[in-house]
Amino acid sequence: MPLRDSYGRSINYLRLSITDSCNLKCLYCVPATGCRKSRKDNLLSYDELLRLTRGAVGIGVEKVRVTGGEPLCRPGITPFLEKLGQIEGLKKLVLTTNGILLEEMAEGLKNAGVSSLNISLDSLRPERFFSITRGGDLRRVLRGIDAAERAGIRNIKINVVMMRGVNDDELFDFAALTRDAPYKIRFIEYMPTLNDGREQSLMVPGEELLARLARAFAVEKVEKDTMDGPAVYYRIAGAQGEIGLITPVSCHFCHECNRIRVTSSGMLKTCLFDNGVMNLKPFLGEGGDGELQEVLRRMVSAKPRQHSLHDETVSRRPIAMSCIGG
Ligand SMILES: Nc1nc2c(ncn2[C@@H]2O[C@H](COP(=O)(O)OP(=O)(O)OP(=O)(O)O)[C@@H](O)[C@H]2O)c(=O)[nH]1
Ligand SMILES: C[S@@+](CC[C@H](N)C(=O)[O-])C[C@H]1O[C@@H](n2cnc3c(N)ncnc32)[C@H](O)[C@@H]1O
Ligand code: SF4
Ligand code: SF4
Repeated sequence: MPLRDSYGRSINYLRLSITDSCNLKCLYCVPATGCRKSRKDNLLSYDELLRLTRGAVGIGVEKVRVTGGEPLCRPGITPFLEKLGQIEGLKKLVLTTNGILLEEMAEGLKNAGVSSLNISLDSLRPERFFSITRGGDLRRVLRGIDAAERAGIRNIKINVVMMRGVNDDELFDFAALTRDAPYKIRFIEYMPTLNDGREQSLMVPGEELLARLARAFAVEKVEKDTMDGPAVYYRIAGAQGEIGLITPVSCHFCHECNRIRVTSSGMLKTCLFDNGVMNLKPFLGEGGDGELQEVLRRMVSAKPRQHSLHDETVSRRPIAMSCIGG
């Protein structure tokens, strides 16, 4: 029986953050001062993460995205993914990464059963990449993408947070990558998660990006799968790859939301912008799945209809996406 919320949305997608640590400090994700990390003993153990996923799959989750912080930084991730991939009923196991450690880890990930990777890459220019990530080396990410392809990971999506005056002049350079390679390049609207007042100037609406692309190329819309995330896909005529637009700010995709999140310390979030609705850690002991599944069902049925980003009467605390997993 599908897991449904009170608005009739089917919840089949779990985003599992396995760490809140990261080897980069992207300027849209974490404050310049960095953020407080959970104590190691506060992280869900791999056994707890497996129990959680088994329970969720047992009541209707079909897709799990492992994220972070930077998931590849957590020691032991490859054998963990292998076990995760063997959970009966789980149809899709996918990963979001910044790609810094991919060169050395791609083959292991492929062998562990990861068939698809979402890789964050906000600039194709080394100095700019360095400054957006506060210290990252673009060459490592590019070598990581090559290694993933060589390892046989076919479905590679590149996430680009588009920021006006920062990297939006690279729109065509990114789009051009789809011509000769089967990448999906996804442009994401900058979300005001840090609450630092910069969103008005930095956010580039997806609609504007599409209009700019359509002036330069013939673009056509592409159908998507029911387990997909919120991107809407387009293809430049004759191109191998696709261009995706993820528009969390300008255009609500909440009416088709299919996901829940669990932070690395076990907090269940039924919306990216809620403060966490339940600590699941107490339900992840050795016993059966019954209690956990009951809690998940109850919390999902109370999932909010949409985020409150456009409601100025709602005050929001700044959140570092690295603590949630995006
Ligand atoms: N507001 C909002 N933004 C989301 C949500 N899911 C994903 N995003 C945005 O999309 C970005 C990319 O997400 P990914 O981790 O690549 O996952 P996805 O888009 O669900 O990926 P696919 O499964 O490949 O379709 C996130 O970092 C967010 O910026 C969501 O539920 N709400
Ligand atoms: C939090 S990261 C975690 C996984 C991994 N470290 C990475 O960067 O891919 C997941 C996604 O969140 C996105 N993200 C973080 N902060 C964001 C913001 N303020 N607005 C839009 N997307 C954001 C990143 O671009 C990335 O694609
Ligand atoms: S977006 Fe990913 S790589 Fe960048 S700081 Fe956040 S967690 Fe780290
Ligand atoms: S903002 Fe909340 S309700 Fe809307 S798509 Fe994201 S998680 Fe779902």
